[in-house]
Order: sequence, then structure tokens, then C-alpha cells
Amino acid sequence: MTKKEIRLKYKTLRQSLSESQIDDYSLAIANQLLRLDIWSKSFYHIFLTIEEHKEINTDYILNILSGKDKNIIISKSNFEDFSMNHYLLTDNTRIKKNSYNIPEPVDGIEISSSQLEVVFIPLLVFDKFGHRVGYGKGFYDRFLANCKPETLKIGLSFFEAEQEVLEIEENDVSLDYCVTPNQIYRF
Ligand SMILES: Nc1nc2c(c(=O)[nH]1)N(C=O)[C@@H](CNc1ccc(C(=O)N[C@@H](CCC(=O)O)C(=O)O)cc1)CN2
Ligand SMILES: Nc1ncnc2c1ncn2[C@@H]1O[C@H](COP(=O)(O)OP(=O)(O)OP(=O)(O)O)[C@@H](O)[C@H]1O
Repeated sequence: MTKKEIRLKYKTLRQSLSESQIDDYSLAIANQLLRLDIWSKSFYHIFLTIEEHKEINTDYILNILSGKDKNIIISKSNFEDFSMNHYLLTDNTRIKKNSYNIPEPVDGIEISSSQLEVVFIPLLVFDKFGHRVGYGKGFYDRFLANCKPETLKIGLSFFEAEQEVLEIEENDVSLDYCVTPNQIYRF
């Protein structure tokens, strides 16, 4: 399938999920993550849920991270150049939704991409090769290109892998792992 076809398929699939399914699957994904050997690092980047797009509820992962006393980093997206700036999440961080319904920090201590050790990545679809497809603005491809090569890239998905996504481009950054409610994929 092409990226366009595949985006439509998974947007529709997501919209069919009930609130309780989203909650159950999000918890299952967080529990799967505990089985990965990724917990000895310090700097973890996580996305905040766009509820309107029925994304994974990342609150469970945030709880794990704060329970383990990790540095938690969240981003602000710039829709003019599709870049992201990263900030340390603290007890004082004020979060506000932007015009795309993405919850974002208002301000805070800025962290550079090169400091990140683990990045949890939102996606619409992934395939058996670790290719990922998002909303099509290239935010994460640009962001991940600025991380160190050894930074762990972990996709989170409600649905299992597609056989193959066509039209993969040079800029598309592949995943190291993808975690679903039922499975851990290693690439
Ligand atoms: N929680 C979260 N944060 C994220 C991402 C994500 O996928 N999830 N992104 C991952 O890259 C970037 C933001 N990318 C986005 C791109 C488009 C739209 C959006 O609303 N686009 C269309 C229509 C949406 C649709 O396709 O249904 C619009 O303009 O209305 C939102 C976020 C950075 N932060
Ligand atoms: N590192 C980069 N530098 C410049 N342009 C880029 C880069 N990465 C991706 N792009 C461009 O961004 C556009 C969208 O890319 P793509 O379709 O892969 O987005 P996506 O991965 O689905 O979206 P997102 O990362 O926002 O979830 C493409 O035109 C692509 O060429």
C-alpha cells in the first residue's frame, strides 16, 4: 500500500476505537515497555496525547518514567518549519494545547536532541522492516535526524505491523523497536 492509502486506513481504524479500548491498549503498551532493556538511561523523550486523534494515552508511560526518576522531555512543534523544540518536564511545567490540539509546554529548560537517549514515537502505521508513517509533515524524521545514532527509537502502535509500506524515502528514519498491546517488534 502507498502512504496515502495506508494513512486513511489507519485513521479510520483508530476512529473506530472506544475510549475504554484506547485506555486498555495504552496500559498494555506501557506494560510491554517494561519488558524492554531500555531502563538504564537518563533522558527519555515522550509525546503528549492528541486526544482528538485518538492517540495512545501516554500517561501510563509518564507515570513509569517519573516512578523511575528519569528526565522526561516533551516538545513544542513549529508548524512553519516542521521543527520541534524540547523541554524538560518538571512539576512546574505549564501545559497548553496548541491550535492542532497537541498539548505542549509553555516554557521551560530547553534540551537538545543530542542529549536524548530514548525516544518514544507516535505513528499511524509501521511495517515489518521498521518503517514508520505519521501524519505526513516529517516532524519526527527531522527530529530523529538530529539525535545521536545510538538513540533508541521506539514506535508505539495500537495495531500490528503492515507487510510493507511503499514509497519509503531517504529521510524516513527507521525504528529500533515497535511496541503494540500484544507484541514487541525488534528491527
Ligand atoms: N502527540 C503527538 N505529538 C506530535 C506528533 C504526533 O503524531 N503526535 N507529531 C508527529 O509527527 C508532530 C505533530 N504532527 C502533526 C501533524 C499534523 C496534525 C494535524 O492535525 N493535521 C491535519 C489533519 C489531521 C489528520 O490527518 O486527521 C490538520 O492540519 O488539521 C497534527 C500533528 C509532533 N508532535
Ligand atoms: N530530514 C528532513 N529534512 C527535510 N525534509 C524532510 C526531512 N524528513 C522528512 N522530510 C520531508 O517531510 C515530508 C513528510 O515526510 P513523511 O511523509 O515521511 O512524514 P511522516 O513521517 O508521515 O510524518 P511525521 O514525522 O510528521 O509524523 C516529506 O516531504 C519529506 O521529504
